[in-house]
Amino acid sequence: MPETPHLDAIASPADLKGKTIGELRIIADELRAETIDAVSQTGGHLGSALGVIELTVALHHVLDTPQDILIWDVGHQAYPHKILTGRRDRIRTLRQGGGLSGFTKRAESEYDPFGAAHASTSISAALGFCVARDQRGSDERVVAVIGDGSMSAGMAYEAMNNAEATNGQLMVILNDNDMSIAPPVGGMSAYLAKLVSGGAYRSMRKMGKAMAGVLPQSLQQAARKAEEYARGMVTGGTFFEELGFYYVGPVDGHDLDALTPILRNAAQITDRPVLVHVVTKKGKGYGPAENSADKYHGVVKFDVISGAQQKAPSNAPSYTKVFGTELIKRAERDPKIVAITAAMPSGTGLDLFGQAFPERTFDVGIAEQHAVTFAAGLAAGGLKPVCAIYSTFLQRGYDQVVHDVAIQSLPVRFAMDRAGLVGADGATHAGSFDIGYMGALPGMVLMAAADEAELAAMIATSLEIDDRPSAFRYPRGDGEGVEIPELAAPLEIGKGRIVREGTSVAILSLGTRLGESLKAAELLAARGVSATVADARFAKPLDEELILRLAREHEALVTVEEGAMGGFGAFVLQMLAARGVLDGGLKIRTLTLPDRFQDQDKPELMYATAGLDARGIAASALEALGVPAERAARA
Ligand SMILES: Cc1ncc(C[n+]2csc(CCOP(=O)(O)OP(=O)(O)O)c2C)c(N)n1
Ligand SMILES: CC(=O)[C@@H](O)[C@H](O)COP(=O)(O)O
Ligand SMILES: [Mg+2]
Repeated sequence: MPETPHLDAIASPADLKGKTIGELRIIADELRAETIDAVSQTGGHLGSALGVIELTVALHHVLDTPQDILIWDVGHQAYPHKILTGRRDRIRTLRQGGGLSGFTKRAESEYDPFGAAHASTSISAALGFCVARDQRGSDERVVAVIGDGSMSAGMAYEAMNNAEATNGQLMVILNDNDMSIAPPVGGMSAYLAKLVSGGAYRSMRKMGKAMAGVLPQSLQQAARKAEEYARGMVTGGTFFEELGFYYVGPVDGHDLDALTPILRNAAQITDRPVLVHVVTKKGKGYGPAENSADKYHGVVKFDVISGAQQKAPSNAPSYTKVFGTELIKRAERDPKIVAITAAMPSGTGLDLFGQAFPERTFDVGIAEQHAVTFAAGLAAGGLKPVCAIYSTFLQRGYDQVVHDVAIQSLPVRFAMDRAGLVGADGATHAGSFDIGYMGALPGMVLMAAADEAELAAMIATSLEIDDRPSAFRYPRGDGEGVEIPELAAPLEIGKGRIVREGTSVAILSLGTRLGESLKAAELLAARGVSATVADARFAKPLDEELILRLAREHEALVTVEEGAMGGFGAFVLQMLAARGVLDGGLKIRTLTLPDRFQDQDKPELMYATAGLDARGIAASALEALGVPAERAARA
């Protein structure tokens, strides 16, 4: 552990008050060392945190949190904020089961007034706090910190467009490190780069001092002078000014000398919202992070001296990699295939596709809504779009899926990565709901891969469906180690398969719980219960013939899925009810994720808690068959 005598004396942000800039600088250095050491033990979002060390110190020096409201967009950069706000003793539990969340979280601390993890919500939330404050007649300051990558999403602009809703103070800090997870894309990113290259940034030290003197005490005068300041010192910023913001910057976000007075003065502006454009370096102060292409955006445990990450050995490619490589194979044969990602090229495996087909790959930035409608346009224009979005982020594009894709029956293919539980990122990132929300749509073909070979087949299937939308889901992490054919054949739409024949109970699995279902069958066999195991493959259309057969030939039917209630099991129940099968006394259990948000932990532990591991599945089967509870619990 690093030696941090100055940081050790900071029990809460109040202890930063009255510190000199020199002292703050030392505290910032120790905070950086502490953050690196903690994340080296837990893994997590390091690069973003390192980039905001000085900004975090300056904000907590200037503001009076928690009375003042400080909202971090995404929240993945908030580890130093956590260290300064009373959570240092638990910082080495970050992202672990029972530990601190990797994001800001209301339930965790009064210093986290608004939780996050999905991008671009901070300005909207901050504006809400402002209006509530205005109505109360109180005077706390409200600050949102949003990254340049997160400034690509519509929500940020919707919020800025609405900022006139407050007639009091609102400060937006645009933390511009010229990075998203990947290099940022699009016109706004280019515009910010132009502002930064404008030159005034170099004289920020002087500017900070000048600004400190510019603003007089009375708020009215402060506003007038601030306007003079903003006009005099900016290198551009007119876009934000047109939206009604004072633009201040660009400011060197690592220079506490400049940053601190600017933030102090900007926080006094009350007649209009102010946007402070802060320029930082992702990964700042840690060589391995600064020098890596991804700036250590997200890391597993690593060695602090060398920066070497302790990647777990694996016997199988990740589902993500299988998706990327299979899509390349298909695209080599079909020039109409194009791929879309919303700021997640490496996360979705489309970085590989982009290397192979740069002209056919579209990173639209954090803009899932646009990604979906853009894909709909591509499909309407005659191309074959594959829209690769994590299950959790596709939630943001749901109206576009309904209105722009499904109602028009456009053949957009949705590759839904990170389906099911994701582990350390917790509830915000769990892909829990897509089976329900996609399966509810008329015409949708919805598949879930049980292994990587099936994923390859589902990609092939999806690319053949050209009269309606289709979607396939697959989890985070490595495949099952099965062989993938050179060119997988498409599946028959709406057809599942029996994997193991039995007689008493049928376990009908959708997705990668198939392995646990087979293990459950073994556990049941050891108890003298014969189980059939089937792989549903399709949540829509259902394989009615298969399901009716399972229902007819077994005493009990157990459905298993890596998703929330209202998904596959509900579809099966509804179909069986409509066919009158439930009138006959079939014993049926639908196993889903629990009806609560599960905090981060190892996925397998989370599935076990949900009763979706082999023991849980077997126990449910025994319970359905009427085996007494205490005997079933020991299955
Ligand atoms: C809606 C949504 N889409 C995608 C993501 C995944 N994601 C998390 S952080 C990030 C990059 C954000 O870039 P920026 O705001 O500039 O912050 P930085 O990482 O550079 O500190 C992305 C794409 C997300 N959290 N939310
Ligand atoms: C903060 C965020 O949303 C992403 O960085 C996310 O944590 C990535 O998750 P994966 O590691 O599953 O790609
Ligand atoms: Mg950024």
